[in-house]
Amino acid sequence: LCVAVAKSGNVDACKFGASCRFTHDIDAYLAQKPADLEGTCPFTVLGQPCPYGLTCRFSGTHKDNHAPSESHEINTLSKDVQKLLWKTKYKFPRASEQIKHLGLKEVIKIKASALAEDRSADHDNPDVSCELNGDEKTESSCNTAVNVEHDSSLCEEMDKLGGEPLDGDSVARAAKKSKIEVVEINKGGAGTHDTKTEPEDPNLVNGLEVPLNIPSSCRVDLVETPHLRERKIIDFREKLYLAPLTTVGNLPFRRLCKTLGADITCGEMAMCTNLMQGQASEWALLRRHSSEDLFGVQICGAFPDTVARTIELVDNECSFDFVDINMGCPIDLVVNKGAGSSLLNKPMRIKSIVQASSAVTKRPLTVKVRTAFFEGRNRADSLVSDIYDWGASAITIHGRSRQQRYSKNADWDYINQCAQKAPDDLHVIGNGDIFSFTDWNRHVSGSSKISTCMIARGALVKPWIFTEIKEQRDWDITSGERLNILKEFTRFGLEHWGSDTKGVETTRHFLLEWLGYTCRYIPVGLLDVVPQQLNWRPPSYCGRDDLETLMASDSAADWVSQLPSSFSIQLSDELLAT
Ligand SMILES: Cc1cc2nc3c(=O)[nH]c(=O)nc-3n(C[C@H](O)[C@H](O)[C@H](O)COP(=O)(O)O)c2cc1C
Repeated sequence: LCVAVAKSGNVDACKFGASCRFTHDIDAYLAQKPADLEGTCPFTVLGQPCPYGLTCRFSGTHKDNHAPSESHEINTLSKDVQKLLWKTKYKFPRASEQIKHLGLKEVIKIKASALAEDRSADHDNPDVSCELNGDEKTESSCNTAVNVEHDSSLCEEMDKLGGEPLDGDSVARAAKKSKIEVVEINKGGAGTHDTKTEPEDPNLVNGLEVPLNIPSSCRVDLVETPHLRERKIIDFREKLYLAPLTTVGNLPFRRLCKTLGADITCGEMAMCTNLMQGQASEWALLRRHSSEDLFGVQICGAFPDTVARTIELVDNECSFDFVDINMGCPIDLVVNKGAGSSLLNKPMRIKSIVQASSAVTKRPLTVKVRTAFFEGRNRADSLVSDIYDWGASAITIHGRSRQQRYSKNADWDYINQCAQKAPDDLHVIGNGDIFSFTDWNRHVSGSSKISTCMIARGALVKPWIFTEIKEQRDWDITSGERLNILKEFTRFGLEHWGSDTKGVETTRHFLLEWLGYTCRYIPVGLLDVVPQQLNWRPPSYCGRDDLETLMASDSAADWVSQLPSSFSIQLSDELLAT
């Protein structure tokens, strides 16, 4: 059904009239539409008109007399900006000047899409000439930046990473699916993407008005790095930080964690090259809900200019409180292209990236690393003393190496050693295996040098960990209370992904992804030893009621069976099979 007709219920609402590609036949549409799902439309609950109108799977609960709706989500990519990016006409004056200032060379995109459906992402492209400047020449390999399409491959890799090392096959599968884009070092030195020389309106950047959040000083003094004291400061100390989590750390999940006590949230990792191409799916990762009052965006890239340009872009177009560069991502698809944790082998590249990036924004820049790339060759300690001078406000250290993935416990002794070496003004954020308020107390309250901890899988398995830390207790949560949390997620999901058939399916999909973590929770009341540890894998057990038993199952069929009568999420066999 045509969206305009669906939304208004009026067959004349579509401005394309008879040339519209979608049907305007409301009766025919309703005749084949499945019955409404049980429950109330999430927009009706909010007292708003439902944007999905007749296509909403809860349309029977719509009311006519709603106040105009107002979206609580921001950071959408405007069509104008997307067009500029598609045409590579978007300008990056601050990044370009800074790259020039640092004596680095710019990487310019060459024809992308024609390349490589059949080319494995795991091999460098021999056709690409790489000319490296002083810093980079010492590196053993010539890296090309990769355009990892966000949709499935990266998410799949990340999902599998949720505790388990990846096997070669899975990487190859994912690599095959992703498109590769190759970049070439620009031999001509610095310059902007746009080669046009026509005179420009000084009040317009990229043909658009200069956003208010860009200080006017940026227009005149492009190369001057804002002194760290001039930056907005974020006090990370003792704030509960929900880690960036690809796929599962989606906006509805982060919203849920906010209701349960999280202070800081961060978007899912977005690849620089995809953002720079204006890929809508990648930009969706930058969305922010109004409840996310201390919010960071996380990006990942291999080269100083790619990262600096991306930061200039998101700085211009998005609302966020800090930007985090992921230098700890372990997945092959990212590492093989010189980004993520492979940067840990290239300290001079880290320096260039941080220096170039921090100069293009006045918002705090943070960096997330692992202890090292290779097991036994820790590197993070050598970064902490310098990274503040290069322009970072905080460093998050995940206490494992890339090689180690999730095997063995996070090395908190080493995280503490790093924190000891950090200058006073650098916030050190520890990360790894926090699963109870006692873990938190031991690592945060027990150290004057660690500002806070980031919580990842702990929040996925029991998002009420934030409440536990704030209230300093082990919460023996009932199955009914847990079900209410799932219901809340579902409501947020339908609001975010939509209450029409597609939105319901997407909500179901992400709910199932998440239930793959929640089933690992062992109720406090059943434990002989409290608290539970993240790496415990208990044998099958019976809960204190049927719902608790179903929630503990590792079978998706059991997760589903707990749901239909309670809140109408009936999963199709097809989805279950996936
Ligand atoms: C499913 C999943 C997705 C992740 N996605 C990201 C990501 O997008 N960016 C990032 O920096 N780290 C990501 N991580 C790593 C976590 O942020 C965190 O560093 C790691 O899980 C260790 O913390 P934990 O022991 O509390 O889980 C991800 C981890 C998992 C399990």
